[in-house]
Amino acid sequence: MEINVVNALTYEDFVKLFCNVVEKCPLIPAAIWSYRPFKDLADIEAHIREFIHSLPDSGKEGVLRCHPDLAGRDTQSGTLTRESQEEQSQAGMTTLDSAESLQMYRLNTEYKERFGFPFVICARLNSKADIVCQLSERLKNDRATERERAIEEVTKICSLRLRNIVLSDIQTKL
Ligand SMILES: NC(=O)N[C@H]1NC(=O)NC1=O
Repeated sequence: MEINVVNALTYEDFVKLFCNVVEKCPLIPAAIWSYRPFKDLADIEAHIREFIHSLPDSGKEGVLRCHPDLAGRDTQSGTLTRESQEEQSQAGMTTLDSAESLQMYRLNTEYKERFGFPFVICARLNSKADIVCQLSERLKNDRATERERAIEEVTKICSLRLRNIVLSDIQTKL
Protein backbone atom coordinates (compact mmCIF):
# COMPACT_ATOMS: atom_id res chain seq x y z
CA MET A 1 0.00 0.00 0.00
CA GLU A 2 1.45 3.37 -1.04
CA ILE A 3 1.43 6.25 1.40
CA ASN A 4 -0.76 8.28 -0.97
CA VAL A 5 -3.43 5.57 -0.62
CA VAL A 6 -3.25 5.95 3.18
CA ASN A 7 -3.40 9.74 2.84
CA ALA A 8 -6.50 9.49 0.65
CA LEU A 9 -8.47 7.48 3.22
CA THR A 10 -11.47 9.11 4.79
CA TYR A 11 -11.29 9.64 8.54
CA GLU A 12 -13.69 6.72 9.04
CA ASP A 13 -11.65 4.32 6.88
CA PHE A 14 -8.36 5.45 8.43
CA VAL A 15 -9.64 4.75 11.96
CA LYS A 16 -11.18 1.46 10.85
CA LEU A 17 -7.90 0.35 9.29
CA PHE A 18 -5.62 1.42 12.14
CA CYS A 19 -8.04 1.06 15.09
CA ASN A 20 -6.00 -1.60 16.88
CA VAL A 21 -2.40 -0.61 16.11
CA VAL A 22 -2.34 0.32 19.78
CA GLU A 23 -4.37 -2.33 21.57
CA LYS A 24 -8.00 -1.20 22.08
CA CYS A 25 -7.03 2.48 21.65
CA PRO A 26 -8.84 3.73 18.49
CA LEU A 27 -8.54 7.25 19.93
CA ILE A 28 -4.88 7.22 18.84
CA PRO A 29 -5.43 6.85 15.07
CA ALA A 30 -8.40 9.22 15.43
CA ALA A 31 -6.08 11.82 16.96
CA ILE A 32 -3.22 11.54 14.48
CA TRP A 33 -5.41 11.60 11.36
CA SER A 34 -5.23 15.40 11.49
CA TYR A 35 -1.50 15.25 10.68
CA ARG A 36 -2.11 14.06 7.11
CA PRO A 37 -0.51 14.02 4.62
CA PHE A 38 2.01 11.57 6.08
CA LYS A 39 5.41 11.33 4.40
CA ASP A 40 5.70 7.60 4.89
CA LEU A 41 5.05 4.80 7.35
CA ALA A 42 7.80 6.06 9.66
CA ASP A 43 6.01 9.42 9.81
CA ILE A 44 2.78 7.74 10.99
CA GLU A 45 4.76 5.82 13.59
CA ALA A 46 6.48 9.00 14.78
CA HIS A 47 3.12 10.78 15.26
CA ILE A 48 1.76 7.84 17.26
CA ARG A 49 4.89 7.74 19.41
CA GLU A 50 4.71 11.49 19.99
CA PHE A 51 1.02 11.28 20.91
CA ILE A 52 1.62 8.52 23.47
CA HIS A 53 4.67 10.24 24.95
CA SER A 54 2.72 13.48 25.32
CA LEU A 55 0.11 11.80 27.54
CA PRO A 56 0.23 12.41 31.28
CA ASP A 57 1.33 9.43 33.39
CA SER A 58 -2.31 8.49 34.02
CA GLY A 59 -2.93 8.40 30.24
CA LYS A 60 0.13 6.23 29.62
CA GLU A 61 -1.02 3.86 32.33
CA GLY A 62 -4.49 3.87 30.73
CA VAL A 63 -2.93 2.76 27.43
CA LEU A 64 -1.11 -0.04 29.25
CA ARG A 65 -4.33 -1.13 30.97
CA CYS A 66 -5.97 -1.65 27.56
CA HIS A 67 -3.60 -4.61 27.04
CA PRO A 68 -4.65 -8.13 27.97
CA ASP A 69 -2.38 -10.20 30.19
CA LEU A 70 -0.04 -12.54 28.37
CA ALA A 71 -1.43 -16.05 28.85
CA GLY A 72 -4.23 -14.50 30.94
CA ARG A 73 -7.99 -14.92 31.09
CA ASP A 74 -8.65 -13.62 27.56
CA THR A 75 -5.96 -15.90 26.14
CA GLN A 76 -7.58 -18.90 27.80
CA SER A 77 -11.15 -17.98 26.89
CA GLY A 78 -10.35 -17.05 23.26
CA THR A 79 -11.49 -13.43 23.68
CA LEU A 80 -8.27 -11.70 22.60
CA THR A 81 -8.24 -9.29 19.67
CA ARG A 82 -7.06 -10.92 16.42
CA GLU A 83 -3.72 -9.11 16.61
CA SER A 84 -3.06 -10.06 20.21
CA GLN A 85 -4.09 -13.66 19.52
CA GLU A 86 -1.54 -13.92 16.68
CA GLU A 87 1.21 -12.31 18.76
CA GLN A 88 0.62 -14.38 21.87
CA SER A 89 0.40 -17.53 19.82
CA GLN A 90 3.68 -16.74 18.07
CA ALA A 91 5.41 -16.35 21.45
CA GLY A 92 4.01 -19.69 22.64
CA MET A 93 1.67 -18.04 25.19
CA THR A 94 -1.39 -19.95 23.96
CA THR A 95 0.12 -23.40 24.49
CA LEU A 96 1.62 -23.26 27.99
CA ASP A 97 1.51 -26.36 30.16
CA SER A 98 -0.12 -26.06 33.58
CA ALA A 99 3.13 -25.28 35.45
CA GLU A 100 4.01 -22.53 32.95
CA SER A 101 0.46 -21.09 33.12
CA LEU A 102 0.66 -20.98 36.90
CA GLN A 103 4.06 -19.26 36.75
CA MET A 104 2.70 -16.62 34.32
CA TYR A 105 -0.39 -16.12 36.47
CA ARG A 106 1.71 -15.57 39.60
CA LEU A 107 4.16 -13.21 37.91
CA ASN A 108 1.40 -11.22 36.15
CA THR A 109 -0.47 -10.88 39.44
CA GLU A 110 2.62 -9.76 41.35
CA TYR A 111 3.43 -7.25 38.58
CA LYS A 112 -0.10 -5.77 38.58
CA GLU A 113 -0.12 -5.51 42.36
CA ARG A 114 3.20 -3.69 42.28
CA PHE A 115 2.56 -1.28 39.38
CA GLY A 116 -1.22 -1.03 38.97
CA PHE A 117 -1.07 -1.88 35.24
CA PRO A 118 -0.45 -5.13 33.34
CA PHE A 119 2.95 -6.33 32.15
CA VAL A 120 3.36 -5.43 28.46
CA ILE A 121 6.05 -6.74 26.13
CA CYS A 122 6.24 -7.10 22.36
CA ALA A 123 5.48 -10.82 22.10
CA ARG A 124 6.60 -11.04 18.47
CA LEU A 125 10.12 -10.04 19.45
CA ASN A 126 10.44 -12.35 22.44
CA SER A 127 10.40 -16.08 23.10
CA LYS A 128 8.50 -17.70 25.95
CA ALA A 129 11.72 -17.88 27.99
CA ASP A 130 12.54 -14.18 27.28
CA ILE A 131 9.06 -13.16 28.44
CA VAL A 132 9.33 -14.98 31.79
CA CYS A 133 12.85 -13.62 32.29
CA GLN A 134 11.83 -10.00 31.46
CA LEU A 135 8.74 -10.22 33.64
CA SER A 136 10.85 -11.27 36.65
CA GLU A 137 13.53 -8.66 35.90
CA ARG A 138 11.20 -5.73 35.30
CA LEU A 139 9.42 -6.42 38.60
CA LYS A 140 12.54 -4.87 40.19
CA ASN A 141 12.00 -1.47 38.52
CA ASP A 142 10.36 1.51 40.16
CA ARG A 143 6.95 2.56 38.83
CA ALA A 144 8.12 5.52 36.70
CA THR A 145 10.93 3.52 35.05
CA GLU A 146 8.61 0.61 34.41
CA ARG A 147 5.86 2.83 32.96
CA GLU A 148 8.30 4.17 30.36
CA ARG A 149 9.74 0.70 29.70
CA ALA A 150 6.26 -0.71 29.08
CA ILE A 151 5.32 2.22 26.80
CA GLU A 152 8.45 1.49 24.75
CA GLU A 153 7.06 -2.04 24.24
CA VAL A 154 3.69 -0.59 23.17
CA THR A 155 5.46 1.39 20.43
CA LYS A 156 7.26 -1.78 19.23
CA ILE A 157 3.96 -3.69 19.08
CA CYS A 158 2.42 -0.74 17.23
CA SER A 159 5.24 -0.57 14.74
CA LEU A 160 4.89 -4.26 13.79
CA ARG A 161 1.09 -4.01 13.58
CA LEU A 162 1.36 -0.94 11.31
CA ARG A 163 3.80 -2.73 9.02
CA ASN A 164 1.52 -5.73 8.87
CA ILE A 165 -1.39 -3.57 7.69
CA VAL A 166 0.47 -1.33 5.28
CA LEU A 167 2.40 -4.16 3.66
CA SER A 168 -0.73 -6.20 3.07
CA ASP A 169 -3.65 -5.48 0.76
CA ILE A 170 -5.67 -2.54 2.05
CA GLN A 171 -8.85 -3.81 0.37
CA THR A 172 -9.02 -6.86 2.61
CA LYS A 173 -8.94 -4.72 5.75
CA LEU A 174 -11.80 -2.32 4.96
N1 LIG B 1 0.40 -7.88 27.88
C1 LIG B 1 0.98 -7.83 26.68
O1 LIG B 1 2.19 -7.67 26.53
N2 LIG B 1 0.16 -8.00 25.63
C2 LIG B 1 0.58 -8.05 24.34
N3 LIG B 1 1.88 -8.08 23.84
C3 LIG B 1 1.80 -8.27 22.53
O2 LIG B 1 2.76 -8.38 21.75
N4 LIG B 1 0.49 -8.33 22.15
C4 LIG B 1 -0.31 -8.20 23.23
O3 LIG B 1 -1.51 -8.20 23.31
